[in-house]
Amino acid sequence: MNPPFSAPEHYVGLMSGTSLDGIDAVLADFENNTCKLLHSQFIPFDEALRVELLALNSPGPNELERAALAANELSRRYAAAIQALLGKAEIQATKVKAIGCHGQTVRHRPDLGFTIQLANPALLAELTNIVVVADFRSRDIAAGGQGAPLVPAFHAALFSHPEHHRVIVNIGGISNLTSLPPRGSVLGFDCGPGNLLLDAWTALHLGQPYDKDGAWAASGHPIPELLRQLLTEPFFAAPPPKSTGRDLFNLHWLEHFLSPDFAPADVQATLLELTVKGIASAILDHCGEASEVYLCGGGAHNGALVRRLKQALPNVNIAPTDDLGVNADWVEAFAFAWLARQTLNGNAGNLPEVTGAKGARVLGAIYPA
Ligand SMILES: Nc1ncnc2c1ncn2[C@@H]1O[C@H](COP(=O)(O)OP(=O)(O)OP(=O)(O)O)[C@@H](O)[C@H]1O
Ligand SMILES: CC(=O)N[C@H]1[C@@H]2OC[C@@H](O2)[C@@H](O)[C@@H]1O[C@H](C)C(=O)O
Repeated sequence: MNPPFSAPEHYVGLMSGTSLDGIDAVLADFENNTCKLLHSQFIPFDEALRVELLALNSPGPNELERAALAANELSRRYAAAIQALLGKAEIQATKVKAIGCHGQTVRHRPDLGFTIQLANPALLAELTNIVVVADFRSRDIAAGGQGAPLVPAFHAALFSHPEHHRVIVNIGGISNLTSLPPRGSVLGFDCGPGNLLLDAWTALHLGQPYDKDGAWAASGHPIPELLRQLLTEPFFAAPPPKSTGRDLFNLHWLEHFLSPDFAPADVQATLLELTVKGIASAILDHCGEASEVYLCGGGAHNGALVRRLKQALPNVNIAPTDDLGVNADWVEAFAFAWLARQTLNGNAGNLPEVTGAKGARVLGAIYPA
C-alpha cells in the first residue's frame, strides 16, 4: 500500500575511493522507498592533493597534522562538488536531507580494530548547511566486523532478482563483489586488487594516471611464474569475511616479487591477470550458481580487463550495471546516499553476514546542518 502522501527524499552521496582519482558525487531520491539516481558530478583531485593523500596511506613525518589539513582540504573539495551537483540539479541545499560522506581511506586495519577515512564532516556541514553522515565503517569494526565492504546491503536493496542469481562486482582501486542468490543470504567481500596496482605501475613507467582501456597491458604477455607468486599472497585464499586496501596491495608489495629481467609491459599484463584471477576465482569459489555478473567502478571501462574476465568466466553473462539501470560509475556514491538515509532513519547499514560483525548496526555519526 502506498503511504498517504509522498515527497521527494533527496540525499547526496560522496565517494572518493582507493584509486585516488577524485570525488564522485550523486544526488539521489528515495521517495516512496524507491532508489532514483538524479544527477552526478565528478571532480578530479588536483595533483598536490592526490600526492598528499597517497603519501598519507603510509607512515610519514608529522602525519597527524598533515592528515587534519588534508581532511579540511578534501572537505572543501567535497563542498565544491556538492555545489556543482546541486547547481546542475537546480535544487536548493535546504531540500537535501543529508550528505553521506565516505571520506578518504588512508588506513584500513580491522585486525587492529580501526579504519581511517579522512574528512572533516563538521566543516562540510558548515560549508553546505546540510546534515552530514560520516565515518560509516567504525561501528561495524567496533562490533567485530571488517567495516567493509558496506555496499552489499545497497546492492541487495537495488539489484536482487527473485529468480536470477546475480553477482555485482565493483572494480575500483580494490575489487569487491556482492553475491545475490534468489534464496539464501547475501555474500560480499573484497576480492583483491582492482585497478590500484595497474594504476601505480602505469604511473611509474608511463607517467600516466591509468592504462586506458588496458591497452598497455594488452601489449604485453603475462609472466606465468610472476602471477603464480603474486597469487601466493594469503589474502586470496582466505575465507570471507575479508577486506583489504593499500595497506596490503601497493608497489612495495609488488616489488618483492619482481626481477629486473621482467619487461614493464609484461608486468602490466600480469597485474591485469591478477585482477582478473582474483575476481574470477572469488566468483567460481563462492558464487557457484551465479548466472549474471554486473560490473561497476572504473575497471568496467577497461576493455582488456573485461575481455579477459569474460574468457575466465565463460558460463556467465557479464555486463555493466548500466544494464540494470544504474551507470557503472556512480553505484558506490549512490550507495553512500542510501547509507546516509539508513542512518537518519535509524536503520542498520551493514550486513553482519558480509562484514562478520556481531550484529546489524546503525552506521556513522550525524553532524547537524
Ligand atoms: N577507460 C578506462 N580504461 C582503463 N581503466 C579505467 C578507465 N576508466 C577508469 N579506469 C580505472 O578506474 C579507476 C577509477 O575507478 P573508481 O572511480 O571506481 O575508483 P574508486 O572510486 O577509487 O574505487 P574504490 O573505492 O571502489 O576502490 C581509475 O583509476 C582507472 O584505473
Ligand atoms: C576500507 C575501504 O575504504 N574499503 C573500500 C575499498 O574500495 C573497494 C573495496 O575496498 C571496499 O571494501 C570498500 O569500498 C566500498 C565502497 C564498500 O565498502 O563496499
